[in-house]
Amino acid sequence: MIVKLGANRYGKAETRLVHVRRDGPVHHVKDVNVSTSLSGDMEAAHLTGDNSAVLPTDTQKNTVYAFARRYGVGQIEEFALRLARHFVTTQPSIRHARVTIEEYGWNRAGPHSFVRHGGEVRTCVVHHDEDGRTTVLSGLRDLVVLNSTGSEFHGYITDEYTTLQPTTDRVLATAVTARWRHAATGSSSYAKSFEEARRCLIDAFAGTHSLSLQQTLYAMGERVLTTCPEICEVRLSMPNKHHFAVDLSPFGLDNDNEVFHAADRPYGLIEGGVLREDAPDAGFAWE
Ligand SMILES: O=c1[nH]c(=O)c2[nH]c(=O)[nH]c2[nH]1
Repeated sequence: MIVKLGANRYGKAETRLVHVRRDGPVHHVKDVNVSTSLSGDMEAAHLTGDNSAVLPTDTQKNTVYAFARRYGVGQIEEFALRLARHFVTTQPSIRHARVTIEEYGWNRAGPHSFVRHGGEVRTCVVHHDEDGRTTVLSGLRDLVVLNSTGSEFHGYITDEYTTLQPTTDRVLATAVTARWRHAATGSSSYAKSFEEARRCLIDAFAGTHSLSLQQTLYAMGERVLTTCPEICEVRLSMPNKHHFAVDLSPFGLDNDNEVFHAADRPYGLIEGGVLREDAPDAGFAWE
């Protein structure tokens, strides 16, 4: 039987790049998901294992990061054009390049603080029992926030398994799940209370020079409690969405916290509650 190679392509899917442009104290972020897919003279690679026409997918990923450092990201169409042209014009074996980019939008919440567009959900849980006890929990999930500086992490335990390097400047990003307990039912406006609590969470995240996500978590809960008298307890669950500065030195490029790999897993998960000393008993509220 005679068979032959059909259509084929290959590339690196979903390179998660966050680029921070620093205009002095004011930062700008571009958060993108870049997929490259190349095709060309790939018969030998498939038929005999001869890789001499193959530009590795790892190289394609590195090119994405290096180009972000060299040229910035700009409009995603321009970044995609630059990459696609590069692969086709520099490698004779590559005859077609397809570059797909998704961009995630961020709203500014401070000079180096951002809140991601969309996806946020408002929540509530009400518990009422036959003795007439009622508790109201309000909250939100998937409030995604990022500080491009103002975050440190050092002074932690080191043992024989520790490889983490201490840092005095890192990106701090998390998707906040927050729930807060109302001290009494019948808040005059749950809408107003929600907006105020949400604003406190964002302002405290943006305004806290962080030595750990744990410290930031406490500051966020504390801000809600000191600003919103109707709320007596806050519980927070915050994944540490790690952003790793990419080592661009093999390409002769520095990277002063400008180009990051946004990893999705594993992630640190920081959880905790903050409550008023005189908070009434929570009963079944959290169960
Ligand atoms: O804010 C942090 N808290 C941690 O407990 C921790 N652990 C870690 O590896 N990185 C971080 N960051």
